[in-house]
Amino acid sequence: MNPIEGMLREGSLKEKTIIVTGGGTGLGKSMARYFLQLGANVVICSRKLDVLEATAKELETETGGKILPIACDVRKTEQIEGVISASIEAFGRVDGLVNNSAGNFISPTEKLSYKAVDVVVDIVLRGSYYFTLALGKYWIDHQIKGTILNISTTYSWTGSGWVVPSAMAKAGVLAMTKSLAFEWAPYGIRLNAIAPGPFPTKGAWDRLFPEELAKKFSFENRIPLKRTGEHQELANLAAYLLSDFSSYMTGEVVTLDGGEVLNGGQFNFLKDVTDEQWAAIAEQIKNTNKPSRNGGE
Ligand SMILES: CCCCCCCCC/C=C/C(=O)SCCNC(=O)CCNC(=O)[C@H](O)C(C)(C)COP(=O)(O)OP(=O)(O)OC[C@H]1O[C@@H](n2cnc3c(N)ncnc32)[C@H](O)[C@@H]1OP(=O)(O)O
Ligand SMILES: NC(=O)C1=CN([C@@H]2O[C@H](COP(=O)(O)OP(=O)(O)OC[C@H]3O[C@@H](n4cnc5c(N)ncnc54)[C@H](OP(=O)(O)O)[C@@H]3O)[C@@H](O)[C@H]2O)C=CC1
Repeated sequence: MNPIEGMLREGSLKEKTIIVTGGGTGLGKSMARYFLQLGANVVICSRKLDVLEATAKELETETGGKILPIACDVRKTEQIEGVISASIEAFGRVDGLVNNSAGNFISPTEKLSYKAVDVVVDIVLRGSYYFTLALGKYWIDHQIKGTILNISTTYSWTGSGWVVPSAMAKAGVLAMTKSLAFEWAPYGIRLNAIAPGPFPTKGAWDRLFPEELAKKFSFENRIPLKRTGEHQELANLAAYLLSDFSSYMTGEVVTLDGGEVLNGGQFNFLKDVTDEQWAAIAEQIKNTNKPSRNGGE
């Protein structure tokens, strides 16, 4: 396959300021890079300021664009409001938001503590509706026709075992996307979503496809197009949905998954994992969480 190139013409996001939550790593970073290449000012925010600052420096050098890294836990409304005011102070206004931050890991649901469910639902659902509400109020007050892109998943509508907190939360985000697309359309505010299939990132692979599992399942076999996604493919779609080229589209969720959803609930293939394998998998994932809490990528 030829390398995937940027799809939109130069300057397609010029004069727009876009906030990308979780923009320091993975798909958020790839989207931020492309928005900068298209002329947008970009604000990236998440919990780890050191990771954000390193990404900002790298992308600024690479693209010559303007990028602002800000620490923010999306579960904290005062921190979200802080990101919005700092963005306005730096760039004059905010035009777009990508709700991309997430927490997730595979586990039998009956093994989860209440806190383990809360932590995922709070980052994904609470984080997305807090940011959306804060920015929506600002846009309505200032008569700005803002655009929101929510990063969802295909199991938002198929459901999936073994990632139940994530499925519940992402389904809520999808319901918000469609509901507010209708309610806020009179203000010119648009909301759309992307449901990505597997796109290799360290964050997802460590927690959803740890080595213990990779030994047992070849999951490329589940994907009709027999490959994982390229980050530029997702960045192209995201840039289109935030740009004025998509100005007649709202309330839509676009699947980008090589046909994987046609196989049904994304993690239902885990029904064959044994109790012993689950114990080893949990150990591996928890070891991932420790360094990431202390500032690793
Ligand atoms: C490949 C195919 C892809 C194919 C792709 C398929 C599509 C997938 C769609 C979605 C993909 C994604 O979202 S990928 C995004 C992945 N990225 C991330 O998750 C990044 C951020 N994640 C994190 O920081 C951590 O993973 C997370 C646990 C969510 C939050 O970390 P915290 O430090 O805040 O929390 P912790 O204190 O570590 O843990 C909170 C509680 O959760 C419990 N907990 C943590 N890990 C656990 C585990 N494995 N099994 C049971 N319980 C666990 C702990 O014991 C705690 O409960 P107590 O013991 O009661 O205290
Ligand atoms: N990769 C894939 O195959 C798929 C990914 N997705 C979705 O794509 C998006 C990006 O995932 P991906 O790039 O793979 O994984 P990453 O782990 O790289 O991205 C998740 C981001 O969320 C941030 N985050 C976590 N908790 C919080 C919090 N409390 N407040 C603010 N930010 C937080 C993390 O930064 P920090 O730790 O600094 O807070 C991190 O940058 C997610 O919404 C995910 O659900 C959907 C389907 C498939």
